[in-house]
Amino acid sequence: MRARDVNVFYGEKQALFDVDIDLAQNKVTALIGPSGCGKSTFLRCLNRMNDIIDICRVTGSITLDDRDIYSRDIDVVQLRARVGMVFQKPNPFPKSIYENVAYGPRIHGLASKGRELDDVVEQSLRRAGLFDEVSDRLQQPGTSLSGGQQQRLCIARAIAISPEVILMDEPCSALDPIATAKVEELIDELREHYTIAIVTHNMQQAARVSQFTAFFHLGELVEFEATEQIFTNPHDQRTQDYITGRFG
Ligand SMILES: Nc1ncnc2c1ncn2[C@@H]1O[C@H](COP(=O)(O)OP(=O)(O)OP(=O)(O)O)[C@@H](O)[C@H]1O
Repeated sequence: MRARDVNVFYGEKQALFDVDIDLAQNKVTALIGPSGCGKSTFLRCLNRMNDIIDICRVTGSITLDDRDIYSRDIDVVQLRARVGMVFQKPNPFPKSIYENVAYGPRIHGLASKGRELDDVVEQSLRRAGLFDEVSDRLQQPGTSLSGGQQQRLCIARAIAISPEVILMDEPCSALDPIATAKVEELIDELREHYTIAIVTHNMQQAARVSQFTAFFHLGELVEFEATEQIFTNPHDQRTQDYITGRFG
């Protein structure tokens, strides 16, 4: 995915200024920066989640496989299937574990019923590292799982509709350290199949899971580099100050 000259406004207020980022295929890109710098705003531009905020306006270009995702002929439902999202707080549907994963493939016509659907559900749960923990209780409510399991269920739900890109907005911030470690491990495995962008407040997490890091400050993309470079030898003083904990 490629973003060029992206500006975002909430009413009169500009939240992002001329952002250029390429999300490298099968890599994890971390979006970091102090609170309010525009990380989530940028993430939400990538699958047009900002469309649902009335006062929000996006300019510039964002392309997926060279097609502008803001062009008139783009079907937003299809776009969000190709660019899936996992939120900060695990948000399973109030349905069974099975149904949480089966719902997407069914409405998108990827698998309708029976064995075919069972296979998609199993494979998605396996990829999300959850199958072995839930295989004997697929008909129990998704909400009966622990927080970490619920987040992996939400990841399985995103995977089930075969996205190309997965956006994650602070996916571990509601989880304990053990559940966080599991999700981080999972993110590393998932990049074999998907391109991933993750917003995180946790710099150690960015360093652990990502190959590229974008540092935002006051709506500006200050620095976008290989993660190792950002954390060992940043070019910009603001990046240096942030990663050494001087602000943020
Ligand atoms: N729905 C909205 N309406 C108006 N302003 C908004 C809205 N969402 C975000 N903003 C503003 O846009 C700016 C960027 O916010 P955003 O949530 O993208 O930052 P962030 O870096 O993700 O912050 P945090 O780390 O605290 O989640 C902030 O000034 C915020 O107040």
